[in-house]
Amino acid sequence: MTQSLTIRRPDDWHVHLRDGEMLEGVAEHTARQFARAIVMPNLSPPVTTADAARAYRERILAAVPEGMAFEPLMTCYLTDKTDPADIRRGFAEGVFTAAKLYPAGATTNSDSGVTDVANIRGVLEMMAEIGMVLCVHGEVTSADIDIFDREAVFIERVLAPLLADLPALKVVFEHITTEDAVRFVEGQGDNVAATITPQHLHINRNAMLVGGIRPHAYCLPVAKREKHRLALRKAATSGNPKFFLGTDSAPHAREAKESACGCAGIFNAPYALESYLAVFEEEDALERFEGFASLYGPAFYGLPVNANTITLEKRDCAVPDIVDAGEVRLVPFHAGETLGWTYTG
Ligand SMILES: NC(=O)N[C@@H](CC(=O)O)C(=O)O
Ligand SMILES: [Zn+2]
Ligand SMILES: [Zn+2]
Repeated sequence: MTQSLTIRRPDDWHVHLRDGEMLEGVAEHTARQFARAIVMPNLSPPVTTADAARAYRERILAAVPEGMAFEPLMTCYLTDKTDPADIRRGFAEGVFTAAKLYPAGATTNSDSGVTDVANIRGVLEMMAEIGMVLCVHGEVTSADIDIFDREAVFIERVLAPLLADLPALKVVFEHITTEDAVRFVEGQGDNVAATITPQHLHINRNAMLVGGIRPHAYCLPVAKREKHRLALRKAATSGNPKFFLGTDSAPHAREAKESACGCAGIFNAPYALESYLAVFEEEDALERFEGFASLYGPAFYGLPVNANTITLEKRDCAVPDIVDAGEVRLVPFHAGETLGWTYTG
């Protein structure tokens, strides 16, 4: 029986680090487990320019505890008015690693997002030309589309036509939640990949709704039926390099989640690797964990893999009920549970 697992240091290809006091509190959790992370730009106001991204990167680095090596990879929040020249320059200068498409109104702080991809056609064309990755929150927002169908309809109405129009565009279909998304990504060329969160590998929609309404299991895209969870587990553990790690750790204060209109987002950063590894063990795929966590993401982004390694040991890891981020109290994913592996650094 395997007692420990040593792999190249992983990266997180989708995380929310927030700003201010929350940033001060959560940065260490991501920096402890990951060498690099694609940092989401959905602050309020959003990070829409290279100058704003540079300043945000400095605030992140200042929030990482002394002695922890961590490289934030910045993203540009696309709006209907994004200036292609600013992104091109930001990418050339190494400020932006990727740009992020939030359909307006789809999720937390997406009000300034894109109302129609036709409005950013010029930006996307330029990105295809320079090989810059587009990260996509893939849900339509029309009121007539059921929330459980919003990802599948996005593929049909937005993503498939977009890739037919710009076949060279590099796209990460983020935090996928459906079998439809798995099939779609499998059927595309090497320029299309997907990230998968720990929560969508662990829970289906029952976790949110059975035996009481559970706001800490609520994130967007919302967890779907069991058959979708099973398709995601298969994809993540398959060894297909199109699927890689992106936690979508999205902290919201406990009161903001436990509310009549609770925020979407699951804070999974403190035990992200333990959470993913539980799935790989259950799927009898421990030997494929390194590819998913540490190799396929860098390969897709055209970045080197990390030189050093980390180790997880097979021993109990008790997840606390609460994680404090300064004055802000956060309920972590798996709160109160015991996971079977422990990250030892
Ligand atoms: N995933 C979430 O439920 N929430 C994210 C936004 C996002 O990634 O869609 C957040 O910023 O809170
Ligand atoms: Zn999202
Ligand atoms: Zn996210």
